[in-house]
Amino acid sequence: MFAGLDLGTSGVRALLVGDNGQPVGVADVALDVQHLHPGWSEQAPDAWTQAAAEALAQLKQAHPKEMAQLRGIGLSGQMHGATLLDEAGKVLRPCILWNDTRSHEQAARLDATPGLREISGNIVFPGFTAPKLNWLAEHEPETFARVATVLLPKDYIAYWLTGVIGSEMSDAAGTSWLDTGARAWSDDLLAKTGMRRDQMPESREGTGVVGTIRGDLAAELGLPDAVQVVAGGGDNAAAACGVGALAEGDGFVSLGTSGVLLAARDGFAPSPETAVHTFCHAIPDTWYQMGVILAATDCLNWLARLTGSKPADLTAPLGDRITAPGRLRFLPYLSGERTPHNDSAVRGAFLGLDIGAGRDDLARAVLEGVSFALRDNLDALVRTGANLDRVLAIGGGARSRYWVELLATILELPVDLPAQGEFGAALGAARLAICGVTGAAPADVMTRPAIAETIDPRRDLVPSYRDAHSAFAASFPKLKAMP
Ligand SMILES: Nc1ncnc2c1ncn2[C@@H]1O[C@H](COP(=O)(O)OP(=O)(O)O)[C@@H](O)[C@H]1O
Ligand SMILES: O=C(CO)[C@@H](O)[C@H](O)COP(=O)(O)O
Repeated sequence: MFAGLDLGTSGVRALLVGDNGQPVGVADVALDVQHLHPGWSEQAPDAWTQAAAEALAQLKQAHPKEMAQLRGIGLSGQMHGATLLDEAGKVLRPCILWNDTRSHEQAARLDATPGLREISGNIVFPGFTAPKLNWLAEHEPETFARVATVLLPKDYIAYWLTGVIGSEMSDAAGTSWLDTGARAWSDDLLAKTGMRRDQMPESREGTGVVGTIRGDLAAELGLPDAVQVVAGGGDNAAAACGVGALAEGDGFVSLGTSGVLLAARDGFAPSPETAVHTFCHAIPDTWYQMGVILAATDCLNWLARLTGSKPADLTAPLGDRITAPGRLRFLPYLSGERTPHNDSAVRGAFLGLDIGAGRDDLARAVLEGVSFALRDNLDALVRTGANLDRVLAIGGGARSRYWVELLATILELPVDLPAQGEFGAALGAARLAICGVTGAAPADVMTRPAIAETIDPRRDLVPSYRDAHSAFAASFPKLKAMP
């Protein structure tokens, strides 16, 4: 038995699988995000470990016999968050998350530093880890002076589980401190960003074993004391392992808090000018590229909060089949944007509101706006040379068939709904644990999932959605011009 623990932004998921990788049980525990100021986004690492403990406890309660045979836990998590430890291994402050844009000035400065993009293969986006440390040095110098180790969110879970400080390549690639092609911390990048090598955890491949579970924690959680913890991957790399996206031409679209369009690549071929991310995959000698939008289901959650409803209450009334685009336009830049705009200052908007606009019209415009932004990501990915002729849909938003048909029509690609798509990153983490503990080859374990349904673009509606996308794209410069 193996488990995958995925530390998402909206919650922790624990997935139990058999030695054959087949899901046995799942537990979800929700997490909150604190937004103390506009553009800020934080979570307390203690909330993560409490949620992880609760998720494992739920699995144990539902599957006691299977959990008694647990051999390994693999990890997956939201990327880029700066989780800061002092000399004694204590957390110094709440984690500054991936969608926090407070360090936009520091990011712009670093991004303009000669050589930085070339070594890391990426733009230094404000959500990445390095500029956050520069912000800390300027705004919280006493805390900065005490930073002994910088961990990524899921690496903090590994530290909690094992007491061992470590990271792995797929997450490390999102820090701006990694030589992404060489898969090693870069002394040059660390020097350029004012950090030291000793502040970086040892970084292994995603199938590497971090350590064995702490005896006291195993006793507290009622788990076998031989459970090994495997490094795992950043959530998108882990999700790629979960859906078998390992080779050129394989890709997925993820509708989570963020929206992601990912393509596995055979080699390291960065293209930072497109604002596409190029990161190490969670398996050795492999890379991937992705476009990232900062708010996908986050936009839906925002509307749900405003209207006193739940995301599913907003998507259900739209039904399963799309019609021609609505007249309302939504620009989904609630947290600024990464791909393709690299603009942390831009903000979202509804355009075309009239007195008759109701909740369903707003919800529909939100789904359309997020999908148009993902179309912009597809166009950027294609400019890097990635070639996708179909994609899998994963993440919580893919529960809405309407949204997936909308995406298929706007991306003009068939979209496959995997039978167990909602397990994406957690399944990938469990698969990385299987490889790490048993030595099995990733390609044998990380197979493509069974497809529950393929949703084709609605050819009859493609022209009208192309027009609506043009109107959406034409609105961006107007938004930028707003004070
Ligand atoms: N029926 C639904 N229709 C659309 N979105 C949904 C539905 N059910 C859940 N969601 C969205 O899925 C999100 C969770 O997706 P997930 O991929 O787990 O995100 P993350 O990894 O960022 O935590 C929820 O925040 C919610 O907005
Ligand atoms: O910043 C990125 C990737 O670069 C995000 O994809 C985060 O990794 C958070 O993911 P979700 O919580 O939306 O899964």
